[in-house]
Amino acid sequence: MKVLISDHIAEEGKEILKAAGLEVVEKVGLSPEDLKEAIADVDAILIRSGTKLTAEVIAAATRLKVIARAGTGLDNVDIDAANKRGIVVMNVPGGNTVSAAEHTISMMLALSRNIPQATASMKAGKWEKKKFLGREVAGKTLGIIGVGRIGSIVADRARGLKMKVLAYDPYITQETAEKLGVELVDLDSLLARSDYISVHVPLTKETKGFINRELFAKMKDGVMFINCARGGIVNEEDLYQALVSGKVAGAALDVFEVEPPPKDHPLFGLENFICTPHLGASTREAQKNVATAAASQIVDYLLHGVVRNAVNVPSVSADQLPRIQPFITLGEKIGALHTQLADGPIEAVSITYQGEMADMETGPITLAILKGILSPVMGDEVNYVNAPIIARDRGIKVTESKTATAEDFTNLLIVRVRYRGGENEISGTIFGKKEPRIVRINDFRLDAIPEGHMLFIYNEDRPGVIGKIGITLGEAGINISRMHVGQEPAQKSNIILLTTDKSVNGEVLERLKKLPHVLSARPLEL
Ligand SMILES: NC(=O)c1ccc[n+]([C@@H]2O[C@H](COP(=O)([O-])OP(=O)(O)OC[C@H]3O[C@@H](n4cnc5c(N)ncnc54)[C@H](O)[C@@H]3O)[C@@H](O)[C@H]2O)c1
Ligand SMILES: O=C(O)[C@H](O)COP(=O)(O)O
Repeated sequence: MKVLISDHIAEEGKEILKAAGLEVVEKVGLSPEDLKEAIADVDAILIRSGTKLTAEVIAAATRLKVIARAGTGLDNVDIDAANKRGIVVMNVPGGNTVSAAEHTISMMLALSRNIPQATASMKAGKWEKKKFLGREVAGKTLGIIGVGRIGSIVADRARGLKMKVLAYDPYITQETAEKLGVELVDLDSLLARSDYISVHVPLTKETKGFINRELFAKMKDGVMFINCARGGIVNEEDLYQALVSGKVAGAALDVFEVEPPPKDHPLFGLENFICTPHLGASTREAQKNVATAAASQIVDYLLHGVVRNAVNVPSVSADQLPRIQPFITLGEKIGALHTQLADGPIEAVSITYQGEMADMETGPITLAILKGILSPVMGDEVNYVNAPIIARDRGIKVTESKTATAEDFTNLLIVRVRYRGGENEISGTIFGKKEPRIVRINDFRLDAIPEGHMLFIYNEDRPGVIGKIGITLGEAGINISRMHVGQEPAQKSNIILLTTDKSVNGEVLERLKKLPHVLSARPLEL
């Protein structure tokens, strides 16, 4: 399998890919057209913020399975387009957090003490000691907008610098704020009370253009402003006006609406503006962290099907995976069984997790059931990422429930499917630690291993039927490796589930259907 690396990635990451036997193609700085060509025949792409994976680029990828971002922000990836194509999108949250937070603090101190301006002045042969009068941060108030991973570390480091820290983040609790030693306030209070304001929210539809003229007007006169999160969160034209008017005494940006920004960007003409070319994560340590993590995630997914840090499919933590993997397999088999037993298009799927399963991360199991349901019809086009989207688009209603008790089993997965014209319910369990078993199909109790070529027969409960079925298959050179018989005494009927060494169809199937007391015979592939 082939991995395209389209941004600068630390060597340690490349080594992991190569050691796993993957072919690595490195092409940095591609134009959109060249990127479309390069992505066409790769199985994975490893990127940073420099690669724009638009819907058009993603459409050009014929066998792409995973997009891995060696870093945090995914605003350069069209995740909806990836979802539709069934491509897993992963990032490495946390791998560059300390570096980004330290960069923010560096920007705040550099702004306060005019370090970039003083450096430029000295290099120009001047000694302007009087001009570069700075200010202390100790005792000042820092307002942090967005107190997630990076915002929290910025808060911690700022407190170490003896600053008072205010925080605005509608998604964190008072308890979290107290643990961080910050005062949780509303946005207007933060704007009015802060001497420094630093933004640490992601770029989303909601935060695009968030910091604008209206918000600058509410800030304290002479505030200093820092953005090491994402360009586009701040309206650069409004920032320019606020710097020119003196409302904002100084601003530091690590990120820009367009990267790289135009050489004649108006902000570059201002003395009280400092900047870096998106360097927040550019440290030796952070790059090693994100490159090795992203590369390992690619290897785990491509070679072992393990999904970690995906934003568009439920991930399974490494410690949970061995426990839930057998249920993922069971769920997919039950799903596939349902589609092959249904006599019309599937309209609704109701999943019940009983017993020990109720405590598990069941998200991936639900995906596996949907994938199993859709695969017999759609083949390889469906995977864990696009299965829920395809199900929704086909109008399949999915409901889930959990109960702690599980009838006669320690765990039981019950999947009820309504199709146009009827309903089926199939239950399965895991025996021992990893043996999937189908234990009920509608009212029939059985104990069947769901794998390989199978044959599902309804017959009247009369002597000799099983023998005739065996003879018919034997005459056709088909070997039966397993047989499970379930009974419904009230209706005097049986179901027989056979595992055979070859698939049963054509003439042999027709002969089976015509045997006395056989009501129906249907081949299944699991
Ligand atoms: N400059 C760099 O090189 C660099 C490096 C790493 C990350 N980043 C950027 O920093 C961003 C934050 O990273 P993180 O790891 O801290 O993310 P995170 O998800 O841990 O934290 C983001 C926080 O923002 C909050 N938030 C979201 N919308 C908000 C809103 N409208 N108002 C207030 N708060 C809001 C969330 O509740 C969350 O607590 C990333 O999305 C990325 O774009 C930049
Ligand atoms: O979101 C991130 O992780 C940072 O912005 C880092 O981006 P980079 O990997 O392009 O430096």
